[in-house]
Amino acid sequence: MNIFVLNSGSSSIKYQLFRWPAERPVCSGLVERVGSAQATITHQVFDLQAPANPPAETKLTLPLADHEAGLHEVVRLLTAAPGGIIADPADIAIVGHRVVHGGETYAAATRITPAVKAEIKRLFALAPLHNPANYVGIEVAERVFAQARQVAVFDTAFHQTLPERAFRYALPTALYTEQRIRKYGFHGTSHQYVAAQAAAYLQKPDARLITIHLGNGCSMAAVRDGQSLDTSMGFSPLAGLVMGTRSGDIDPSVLLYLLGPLGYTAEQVNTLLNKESGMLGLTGSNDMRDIGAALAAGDARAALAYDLYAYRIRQYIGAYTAVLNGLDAIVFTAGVGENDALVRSRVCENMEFFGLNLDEDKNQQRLPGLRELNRPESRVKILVIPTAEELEIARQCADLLSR
Ligand SMILES: Nc1ncnc2c1ncn2[C@@H]1O[C@H](COP(=O)(O)OP(=O)(O)O)[C@@H](O)[C@H]1O
Ligand SMILES: CC(=O)OP(=O)(O)O
Ligand SMILES: [Mg+2]
Repeated sequence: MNIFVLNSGSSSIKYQLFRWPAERPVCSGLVERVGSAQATITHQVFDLQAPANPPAETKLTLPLADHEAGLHEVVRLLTAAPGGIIADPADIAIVGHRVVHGGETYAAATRITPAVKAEIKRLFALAPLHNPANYVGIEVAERVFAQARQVAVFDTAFHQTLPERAFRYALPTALYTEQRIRKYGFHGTSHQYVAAQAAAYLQKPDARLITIHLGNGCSMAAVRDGQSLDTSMGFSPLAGLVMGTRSGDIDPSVLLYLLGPLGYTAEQVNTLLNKESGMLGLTGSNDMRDIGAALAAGDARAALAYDLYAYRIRQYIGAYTAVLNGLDAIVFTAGVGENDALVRSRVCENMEFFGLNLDEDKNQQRLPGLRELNRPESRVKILVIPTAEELEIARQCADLLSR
């Protein structure tokens, strides 16, 4: 059986095709700059006979008007000979969709029905960068893979175990009971996956873990017994850490000041906080590779941005060690967490009190897979675990449909 996993972002589409039940990734790809005349598709096909071989890569630059055009191009790549890996779109049995916001309705993977789609749509305002793109991905996949079963796996689902003291805001009760204003938390599929990997590695199912997902969006979770107890994103994916283009935590009075005396519209504030802030606002770039290069060249804005980015993470490590009443390991994951040694180094600096003792030589090594970066005497393990959101989504889809 083939499971196709789709992660549609605002301007990108990530996808992966798995042979099941072998859990074999057959191909994966990334469509970038959807909506432009210079969109790119990077399509990789893995060598199933010799998985250690590098994948065969196809790179295309082409105009792609929208997500539908992008997906049609992906299907063409999947079916094109030679190297075509399915004969027909009907060879896909399940399409698993990453959906960022599932509100309080979904605590697990869910078969997509018209009612589920309506709920995803209702939540557009709460995840404006993500849910609209996820929705388009579903609509297109329903047309392109008409025979497949469509399943949604929500970023919010894993955090539905948060206790009420962690998910409620100190606002009048009716705003929760009637408007469902609360902390939801995101990146759940990633936190769940790396936490399970870490617990298995430590051989400690009840491990107390802080998982640190640093991609474009960034979030942390306090996990014990495989359950999320708290997380840094909130009502929307805007809260918590400093991110690529999002501010993270901010005093809400700043918004009032922008809206009042400074004359911003609500839409302008939304754009400012979601798309123009974070590392982009501090440095002019949201890509850590550029910011790292600027820092190496002596750029003061880049130095401050790194400082602020790591400082916020350290604050949350302190907070979540208290939530967990102890700590077995911290786990770095996603694009920045897996690749940026300087970020990891800054995060672990001056954290002896919390039991973190980083081995800088191990930190600088670029190796694949799960890695332990602490010195032997470190009370707390420092792990890098590559996230595998697509694999986790495929597993949850297969699990749901086998029941
Ligand atoms: N080698 C690297 N060094 C530092 N940062 C990196 C490296 N590779 C990728 N990144 C960072 O990872 C980010 C993307 O992470 P990713 O987890 O793919 O994010 P998302 O899924 O949110 O798009 C990029 O913005 C880039 O800053
Ligand atoms: C929820 C979220 O922020 O996702 P991403 O990091 O993919 O933008
Ligand atoms: Mg991501």
